[in-house]
Amino acid sequence: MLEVENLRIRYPGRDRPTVIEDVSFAIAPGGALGLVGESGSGKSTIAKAIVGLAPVTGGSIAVDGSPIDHARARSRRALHDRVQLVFQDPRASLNPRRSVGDAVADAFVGGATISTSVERGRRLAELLEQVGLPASFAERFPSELSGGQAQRVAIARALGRRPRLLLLDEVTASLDVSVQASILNLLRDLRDELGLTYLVIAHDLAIVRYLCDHAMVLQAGVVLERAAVAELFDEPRHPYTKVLIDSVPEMESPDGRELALVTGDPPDPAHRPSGCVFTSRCPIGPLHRVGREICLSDRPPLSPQGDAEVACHFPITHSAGAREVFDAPRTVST
Ligand SMILES: Nc1ncnc2c1ncn2[C@@H]1O[C@H](COP(=O)(O)OP(=O)(O)OP(=O)(O)O)[C@@H](O)[C@H]1O
Repeated sequence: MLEVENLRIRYPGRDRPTVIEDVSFAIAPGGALGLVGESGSGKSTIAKAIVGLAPVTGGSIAVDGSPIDHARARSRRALHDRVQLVFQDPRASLNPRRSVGDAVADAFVGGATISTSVERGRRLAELLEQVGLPASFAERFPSELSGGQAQRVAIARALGRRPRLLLLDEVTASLDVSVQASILNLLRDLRDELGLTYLVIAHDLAIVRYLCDHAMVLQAGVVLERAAVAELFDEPRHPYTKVLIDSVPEMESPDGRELALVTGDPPDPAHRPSGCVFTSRCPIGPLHRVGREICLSDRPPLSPQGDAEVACHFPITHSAGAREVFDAPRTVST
């Protein structure tokens, strides 16, 4: 459904760094890929580039087998019929003066199958029902909606043109925890019912674990690991993935050990090191082990490791011996 190859992104402006460096991934139809990584790692930039809101300076994006060229109107139209982006703040995407009904209908009128007001009303009711809202909500205005209801309306809008791929950027981050669960359930049901494909951006790894079948770990615009979700969470191979997972308080560490936090800042994309981007904070790299200077000098390529792919010169192999390696002094942990 989505194929991204060797994507490179640099925002316009003098001396701006390359924020996404050679990122490739694909999502099969009906699949769900989670993008994880700290703030600034480039997750939102990738989603924005897919819909033409961030400049693609290298590489290619194809949706449903068709290469996307944002400069061509026909390509843009085809893209908007197939791909929709849902943001964190649903109210920001709703005009306070437009009713819910008008806001949702705006998203689909003009589409090929809607020509009469009866069809408009029918489709509107169908969309509201799909997101779990009564038809009477069409009369409401954004100020009369709770955060969760507003996000349901934003999702209904996104579904208006029957897209096949949704880009979900922190869609529950602004909601109360109890409401988050209901939105996640809704998204999972919609994926099953409508056969949707998801690209999910979430700080909260539990969300990725719940919604996605695969996950990709980014740091400073570089992919460090990519694997099936169960594999990534149970047997992280990149030390950064391992530290990220251990730093989630509500998520049990795979081996039940004490939780660690990743401290210090990721590298600024303007000063990305020539070696591994995680070296300065790595608990198993050259700061702790002699003979690992290659981490400083050579960027490890993303390479197959079992069923996963990992960009690390010394990946965790999940044999007993390798676990001991990771248990080396952990000065980056608190
Ligand atoms: N419009 C922009 N113009 C210039 N630089 C930008 C712009 N948007 C993002 N950046 C830069 O691109 C890099 C990646 O940012 P991005 O927002 O994609 O990261 P992220 O992983 O989604 O972070 P967060 O989780 O905080 O949203 C950062 O260095 C950021 O400063």
